[in-house]
Amino acid sequence: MARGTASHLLRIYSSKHGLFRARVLSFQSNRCFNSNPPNSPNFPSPDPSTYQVINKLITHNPKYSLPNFDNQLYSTLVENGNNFPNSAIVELDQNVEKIVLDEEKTGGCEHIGARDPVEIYRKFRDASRSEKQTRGDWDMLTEIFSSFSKSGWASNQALAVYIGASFFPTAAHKFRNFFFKKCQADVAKYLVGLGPGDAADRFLFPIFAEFCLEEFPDEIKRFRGMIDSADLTKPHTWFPFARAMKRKIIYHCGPTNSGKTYNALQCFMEAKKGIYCSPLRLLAMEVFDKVNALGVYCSLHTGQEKKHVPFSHHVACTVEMVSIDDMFDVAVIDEIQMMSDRHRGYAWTRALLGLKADEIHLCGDPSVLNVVRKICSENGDELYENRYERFKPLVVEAKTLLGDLRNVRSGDCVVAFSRREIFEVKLAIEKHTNHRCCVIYGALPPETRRQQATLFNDQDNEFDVLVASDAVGMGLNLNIRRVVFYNLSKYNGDKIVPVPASQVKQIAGRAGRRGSVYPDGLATTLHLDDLDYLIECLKKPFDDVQKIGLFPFFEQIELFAGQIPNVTFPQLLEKFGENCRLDGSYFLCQHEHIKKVANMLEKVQGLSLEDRFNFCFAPVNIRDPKAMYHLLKFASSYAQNLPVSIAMGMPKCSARSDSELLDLETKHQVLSMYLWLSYHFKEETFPYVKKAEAMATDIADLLGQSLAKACWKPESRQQAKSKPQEKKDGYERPRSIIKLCEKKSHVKSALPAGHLEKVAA
Ligand SMILES: Nc1ncnc2c1ncn2[C@@H]1O[C@H](COP(=O)(O)OP(=O)(O)OP(=O)(O)O)[C@@H](O)[C@H]1O
Ligand SMILES: [Mg+2]
Repeated sequence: MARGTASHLLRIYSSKHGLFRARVLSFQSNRCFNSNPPNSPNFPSPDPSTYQVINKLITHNPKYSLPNFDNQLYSTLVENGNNFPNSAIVELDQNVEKIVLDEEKTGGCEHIGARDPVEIYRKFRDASRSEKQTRGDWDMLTEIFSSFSKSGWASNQALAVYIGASFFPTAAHKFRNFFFKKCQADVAKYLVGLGPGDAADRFLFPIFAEFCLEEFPDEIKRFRGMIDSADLTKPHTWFPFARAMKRKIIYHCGPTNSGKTYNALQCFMEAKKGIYCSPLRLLAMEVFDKVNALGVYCSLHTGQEKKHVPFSHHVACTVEMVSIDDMFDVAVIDEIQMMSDRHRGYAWTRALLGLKADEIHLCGDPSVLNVVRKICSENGDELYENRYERFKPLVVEAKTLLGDLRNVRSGDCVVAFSRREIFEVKLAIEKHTNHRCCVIYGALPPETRRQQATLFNDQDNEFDVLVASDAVGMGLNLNIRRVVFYNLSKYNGDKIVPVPASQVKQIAGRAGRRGSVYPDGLATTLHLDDLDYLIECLKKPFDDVQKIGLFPFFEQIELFAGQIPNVTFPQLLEKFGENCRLDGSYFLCQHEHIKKVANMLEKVQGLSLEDRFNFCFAPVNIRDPKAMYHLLKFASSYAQNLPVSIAMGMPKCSARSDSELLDLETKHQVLSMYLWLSYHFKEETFPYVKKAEAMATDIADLLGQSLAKACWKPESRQQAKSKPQEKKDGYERPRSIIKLCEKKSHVKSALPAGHLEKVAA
């Protein structure tokens, strides 16, 4: 059934005779709209129950029969009318009865309710002035219109005739003035009988709709244009070429460390022309090195670097950089479950929908399998599912570290979820044991993370413990014997929350990798308090994801901008978010960081809409004022068409304190941002690429050297953060919030103390 049926229903409502028909349709369109989330003008795709209920109604009760019913609509009713639950009929009957009771209250003017609203409207319109009313009736009418203008139901219904929520109060006010100026006595009496509330709103609405169609054609056209331009429904149709291909999709489905990526890469290397899409620069670099080492020429393409290998027909890229213009024999999309990531999910969705490859290998856990099945059937792609099991079992060590980091052993990876904690743990371990620690966390450049991973993997040195953040969850091949969770809560940008089970599984699964020297993978916690939550997470089946991420292309934003001139770019993004329409399997990716950058760049004059859009995707830590300042400077120079320079001093030696280390991290991020911009904008405006690359390499080296000797107390970028209390013997971690927010009784019985339990992660 075509879109806009709700509006179609309203038109029927307002143009045909008959109380029951009108009420039934009103009731039904109301059902449709109320099923939408609040504040969302996602117009309902036609709800088959709309038709089913009317059809049931017709067959069950001849008094509701609709003899002159629209033919096309009627045939749809008949097609869909068989499986409608009786409860809805009862509900509908009750609704109609209530209307009949309301009619009785109207004191002899019930025929007004049965009149064609179009006819009522026209009579009002053509009247020269208002007919006389009593003072009491005027007061009551004033109340009725005040209630109508505040009615959420009416405001929602108005969307169907493209009266937006922001314009509705104005339209309702003008309608009130019109009504009072031209008021007809019988209609007024009928309304006064109904009183303010639902019945009056439902009576007034079709007259209001008719009024709006005549009075506000421009507003309606504008709002309709805006809604149509923010249409993100049916994203698979955005890639007609990929859709026209008969693609073979192979889903390598299984837990961590089960050989999914390995097998997909075998097919990639055997192909004549292949692309590997990675979730991280680090992993793209690793595949690039590995594949070239095996004699398959492969280029590298990430946001920050393009390494072209002569004669190569293969490319390893980050998923955001995937080319949907080129044709490939084989494509690999790694960590496909990231489609549901609330920030970056759109990149995986785009890769899957848009890649022009005969064969696409998806590697990931089973959480998005159902969504992938749906996409394949919509697209006409052939789907094959390959199941995997872990090479080595993952075992939970129930003893834990008993709250004491002195129980750390060689081959342990202690996982903490903030930079500050990572350095606290490193400091404590190195102070109280003979172990030396490597560190890996998100703010480190990929090169440094790799250098630290190599140092840890290498058996012939003293660095035998790894302290890492969740950045360790993906991509690196590490010789980890045991993953120890320092805690199981983390800051999510807003507040401290338990680490999601899927992430706990992913991180714990790093232990006992195939090829490592350890027979099993072990996972445990520092504190006994957290053990139950760890077990619960590992036991939990994978989520069945219902929705995956989507974000508009620039062209879609541009189209939308054409509909609402004179708004700033941040306002434009805000309005797009409010007005875009999405199918049930998709969500709009969160773009708070994009809005933050957009707000900052508002002061920069002379950037085109496209420039603003692109600048907003630059990799910048929005919580780091220094990095934000540099981005602002880069954008200002770019806007003035000046060569963008890197005004930054180069440190001479490795860091001697945490603030110097933080400075190195920021400097590397700024250089990385410069390189990213140089690949996304006119190259000639960024003439210092070579210099930036050299500086970035030097800083990554300095970072590696700094980490090797780091033995200072960590500082926080935001001084406001409270620090944990020091204990006499060195450290005390913050109390586990898992313990605080979990009702644990149901998991307590899951594992007797001292028991080693095998679980799949
Ligand atoms: N058939 C194989 N022969 C030799 N090594 C293998 C084989 N399969 C996998 N490996 C090795 O086992 C390790 C884990 O494999 P892989 O990275 O493919 O797992 P995965 O399922 O993709 O894990 P994750 O979900 O953590 O990415 C890798 O070091 C990989 O090289
Ligand atoms: Mg993998």
